[in-house]
Amino acid sequence: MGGFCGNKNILAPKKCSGEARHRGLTQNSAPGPKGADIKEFGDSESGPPLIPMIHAIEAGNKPMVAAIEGFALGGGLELALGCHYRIAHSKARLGLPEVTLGLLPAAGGSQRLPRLIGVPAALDLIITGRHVTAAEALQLGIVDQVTDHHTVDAAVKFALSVAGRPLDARRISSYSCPPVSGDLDALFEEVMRKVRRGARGAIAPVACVQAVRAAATLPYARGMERERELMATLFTSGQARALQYSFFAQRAVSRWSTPSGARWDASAPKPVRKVAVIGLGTMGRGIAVALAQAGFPVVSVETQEKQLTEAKRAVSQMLERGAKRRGVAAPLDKMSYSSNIQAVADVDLVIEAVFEDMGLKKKIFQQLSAVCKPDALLCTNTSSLDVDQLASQTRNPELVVGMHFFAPAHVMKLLEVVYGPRSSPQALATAMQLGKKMGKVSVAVGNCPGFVGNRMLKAYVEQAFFLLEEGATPELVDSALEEFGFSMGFFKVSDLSGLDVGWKVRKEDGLALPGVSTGPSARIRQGRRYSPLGDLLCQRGRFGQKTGSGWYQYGKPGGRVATPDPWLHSFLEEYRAQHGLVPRRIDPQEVLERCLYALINEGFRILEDGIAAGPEDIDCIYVFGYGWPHYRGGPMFYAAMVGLPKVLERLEHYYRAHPDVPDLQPCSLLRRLVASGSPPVQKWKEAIKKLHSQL
Ligand SMILES: CCC/C=C/C(=O)SCCNC(=O)CCNC(=O)[C@H](O)C(C)(C)COP(=O)([O-])OP(=O)([O-])OC[C@H]1O[C@@H](n2cnc3c(N)ncnc32)[C@H](O)[C@@H]1OP(=O)([O-])[O-]
Repeated sequence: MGGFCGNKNILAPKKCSGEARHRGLTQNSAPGPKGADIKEFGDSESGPPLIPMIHAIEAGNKPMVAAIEGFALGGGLELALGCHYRIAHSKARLGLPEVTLGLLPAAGGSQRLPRLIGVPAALDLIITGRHVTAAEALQLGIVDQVTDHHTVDAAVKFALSVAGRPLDARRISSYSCPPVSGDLDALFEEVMRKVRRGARGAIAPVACVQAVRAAATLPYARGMERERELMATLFTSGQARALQYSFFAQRAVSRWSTPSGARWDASAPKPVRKVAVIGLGTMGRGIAVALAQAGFPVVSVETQEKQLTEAKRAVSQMLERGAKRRGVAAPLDKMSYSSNIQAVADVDLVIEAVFEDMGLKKKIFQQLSAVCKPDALLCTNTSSLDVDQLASQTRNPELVVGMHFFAPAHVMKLLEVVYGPRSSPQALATAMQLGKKMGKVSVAVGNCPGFVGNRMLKAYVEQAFFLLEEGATPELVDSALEEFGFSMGFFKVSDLSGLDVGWKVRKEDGLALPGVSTGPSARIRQGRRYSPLGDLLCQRGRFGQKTGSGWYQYGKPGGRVATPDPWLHSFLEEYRAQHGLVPRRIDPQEVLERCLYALINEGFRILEDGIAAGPEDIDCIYVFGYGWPHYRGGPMFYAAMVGLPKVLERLEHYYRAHPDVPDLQPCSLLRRLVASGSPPVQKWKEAIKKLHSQL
């Protein structure tokens, strides 16, 4: 973005002393077009103090025209709002994304934007942080003109054309907010209610509403004071640090590397022009939709005719709904269907998404290997099965990788790309790039049972069951997790996805055994503590929402509203009595420590094993695939915020109390990091490398 005044003087930011600045609160440094340098938020900043500069621009007697090309985000847009006119190139993007970094637009953005475009439109932009196109900015009244030509030339021409006109009516800080239809207080109360509900503990969206309310109800100078006070609280909050960490973590995971030395910058992806999806159950349908929406021609294969007919209808509906939401044409022409696997003969990449059964998947990989082009990439959407075993069914095992999507696959942002010991760097690079084109946060992970996400989840789920045995209720566990920031606690999620899913896996793993409901062996499997509670509910046909009851009751099969179930409470009492378990009072803190620290401990094991390249990979997986509250950064960042010595001490404490639960035994990487002074999370990768080289 460039700024121009009537006599063509270009704004040249000057350096100012560090003391003159106030850590980005009253006098922020000069922003670039993408806004402030996010890296500088934690360090010393450079550049001139922003707020006085914007005030000086606005108060100036020469018309100042902002020429906006590329991005005008955050401080960049705030600077433009201080100008008297704004001209944008048609390809420009504008926005106040501070909320996504745990902040608010504190260089006057929260005060000027509502004065310029009205309270409802400003609330929408500031609370969501979304970027708008130049066309939308023009429609909203943020810019005065959009050009397809040279923006700077257009701005200079414009500045000359308005030179000499009075500027009083162009100084946004002197405006009052345009009146809203209806009662202003009622509007803010309604917005605040919605924002608090959606924010689930995030403080920045709430502060954004408060700042806009100040713009609507206070004179500009007092509004600016309020903006500064609110920003001061946000700026030093752990939430802002977590969200800023997450911004860089998302970008770091695209620079993948593997323990064998393969790297993102040394592995060129293969071109992918046409893709196939095998199996049109829930996952296959979502994957096909996501591919078509990303512009890929998709051949979908489903051998069961009835399922194929249903899937065709469902996929078309999903594509049409998505297109309506985005205001584009539904890409129905990208889809073709077949009940014959021969239809995939000419595709460049296949994603197998059939039922989670190793025998069936092996058969399909044998068929694919025979039918597909020899250089086609064969991918599996398995959530935990051994990718290498599937690779061994094919002619070219180096072309096999996992692409583990999360349900619903066209909505969820996460993709785990699983490389086996034989996957080639090119295969990995191709799957990572495809994920990116599909708008996913793709994370490369090694091959082990459950990969990263589900492997860690196992430790968390186990603790939730044990807590019930020891005296907790599903309501107590869920409310502690929801208070932490998850949208749903474990037991509600389990009811939603179906208890039978985990039951099937436990049966396959030899854990859920029929007829072992009493006696000492009932709660020990494979030499460690085991809770059969989930199996017992499944044996009674309580699969969750779909059967009308699970850990909660739902009134009828398919019901959605969870209510506590007295039957379940008596069942738990009987179960404890039967097994000689004396219930005790469990507080929410113990729920969090047991569930989250067990999960984090497994995260450290995963880092130790080299299954994830760094803490950023694990954190992105949890934030984008498992509902970990974004403003808490992810489990590994959270562990660093809590303090590694504290996490270690609590795990030691719980392991002493439960020596039959190996997940609670602190892993050696955690001990070593604590022993080496608990380096910040950004330094763990180096520390891990050093530890590995010492072993
Ligand atoms: C001053 C007063 C207070 C003001 C506050 C604000 O302005 S708050 C508002 C603050 N501003 C924002 O919130 C905007 C944040 N930025 C974005 O949303 C996107 O970058 C984009 C939409 C501008 C471009 O998307 P794209 O897909 O084309 O590109 P990409 O995303 O891959 O980025 C390319 C490289 O640039 C890096 N980098 C980018 N921005 C920043 C930054 N601000 N800082 C530092 N670095 C930044 C990024 O890490 C990456 O580096 P890598 O990994 O290659 O080493």
